[in-house]
Amino acid sequence: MNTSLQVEAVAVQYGHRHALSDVNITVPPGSVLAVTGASGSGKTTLLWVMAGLLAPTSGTVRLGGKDIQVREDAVTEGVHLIPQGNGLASVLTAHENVAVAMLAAGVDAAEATRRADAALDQLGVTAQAAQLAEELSGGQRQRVAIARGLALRAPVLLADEITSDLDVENRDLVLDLLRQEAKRGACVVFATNDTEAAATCDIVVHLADGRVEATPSG
Ligand SMILES: Nc1ncnc2c1ncn2[C@@H]1O[C@H](COP(=O)(O)OP(=O)(O)OP(=O)(O)O)[C@@H](O)[C@H]1O
Repeated sequence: MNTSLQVEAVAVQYGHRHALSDVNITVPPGSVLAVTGASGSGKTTLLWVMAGLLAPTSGTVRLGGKDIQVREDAVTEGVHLIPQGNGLASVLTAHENVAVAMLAAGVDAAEATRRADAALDQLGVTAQAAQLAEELSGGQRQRVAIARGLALRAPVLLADEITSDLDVENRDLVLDLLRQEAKRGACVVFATNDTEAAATCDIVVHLADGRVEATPSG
């Protein structure tokens, strides 16, 4: 059974700059939490800490009582980050980008192919499956990265500004797919500058200069 992702008293300092200060957030399984805030408010930093990619200066991230301290912990616990800027390998095809992530997670090849096909179809990029990632438009790349995140069926899905290059129709599709991930039991965190998109989420956390300004709505 999935458990809550808990961020407890997390602070991050880059040199003298406080990027996050005393951040406390709980993401229950089955819910989508939006992290909003202006550019530079700390959204990406928070998601990187949640993903074990950045060690907090103080505080902890826990999943089901287990500490997420380094990336290996996050991988073991099934925490997946769809990064800002998509993180695709440019010399792999769209399909390979999705399938390889599953192979690395131990999914067998036939199942990885089946799930990659299904996820690319959900995002409307089946026609681009055999194209190299570097040949795709920004919005297509973003949708392939989202397909990769969905196909993994991770217990925790972190999505960093993943609708920034999408038109409204695709943005709404992606919001619906994030909701479906939560219905499957995942803890979903969605960082966004788009307040309209954030308002559709179960919980909204607003960051201002690295501090949580407002919590649960809806
Ligand atoms: N590697 C780093 N070294 C030093 N400062 C950093 C580093 N990464 C981020 N920062 C600073 O930390 C603060 C928070 O950055 P962060 O990227 O988390 O913000 P954000 O809310 O995700 O912004 P955006 O919406 O523009 O992506 C900013 O002031 C940024 O300049």
